[in-house]
Amino acid sequence: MSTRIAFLKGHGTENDFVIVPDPENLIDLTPAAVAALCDRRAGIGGDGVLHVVRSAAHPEAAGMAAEAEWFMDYRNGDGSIAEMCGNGVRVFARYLQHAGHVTEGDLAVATRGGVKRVHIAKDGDVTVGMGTARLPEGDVTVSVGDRSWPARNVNMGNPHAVAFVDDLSDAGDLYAPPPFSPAVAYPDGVNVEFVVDRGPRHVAMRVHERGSGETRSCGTGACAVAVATARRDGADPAETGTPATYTVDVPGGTLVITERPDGEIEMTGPAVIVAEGELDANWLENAAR
Ligand SMILES: N[C@@H](CCC[C@H](N)C(=O)O)C(=O)O
Repeated sequence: MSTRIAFLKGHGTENDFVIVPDPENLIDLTPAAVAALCDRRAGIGGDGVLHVVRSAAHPEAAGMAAEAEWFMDYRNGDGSIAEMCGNGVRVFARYLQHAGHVTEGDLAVATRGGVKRVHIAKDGDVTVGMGTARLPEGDVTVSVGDRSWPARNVNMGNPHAVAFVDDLSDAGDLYAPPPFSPAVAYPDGVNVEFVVDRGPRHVAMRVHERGSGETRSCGTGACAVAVATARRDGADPAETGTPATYTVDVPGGTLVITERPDGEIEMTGPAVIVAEGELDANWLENAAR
């Protein structure tokens, strides 16, 4: 009889993940295995995988083990590795609570983007300290079909191009990554957000994620959008000394983003575990090749 491997399924504003608990880092999650898990027809289905490993057991996280017991080894749906996943951290924290590793309140999670501080609130929402945004200078353009828009280059640990459009349908079907220029702006590819205004400090977005396609939410993307919108509105908390809070609607729900005068960005939203089960280890092993 084949061995079984535990998995869970969770989402944050419908950015959905296959969660693979593997405290001692024993599972060889090749890019092919990740892509098979995320396949919505032949696998479990998800925008990405949250591989849950003790920091001390992972070579990329051992240096953070004193600060954060658990490492979020995040992978995009195509098997590629990304520096950071904002919704992923919130769902990761919800999993740790669900599994009894932590209780509500404050915790630290190790990620490739450094240690992130998370707060699991009594009301169920999860807040993550996302660090600061970098806004590299230089013009960027993104295109869909024969239309192009200027975009703001925002780095949240991972790269984003934020384009303000008249209507979210301008982004079309987003089956393919929107082309961008200049090529040097994003040597490793980019996540592209299309944004419209909804009201004062309230916007809505769609996103095409590098390595996952169009998703129903992107946490780092929502933070990039909040910062790009604040700068467009002339709001820079570092200059005004006042925090700027933006509500960002995504197709899968709503995220609330606050940028503080010290540049730190906090994101709050729901994080849900929806199922748990077992995988056939032989299936995963075959998929991994
Ligand atoms: N959905 C994530 C972002 C995941 C990584 C991204 N696709 C990339 O390659 O940078 C989020 O919630 O931030």
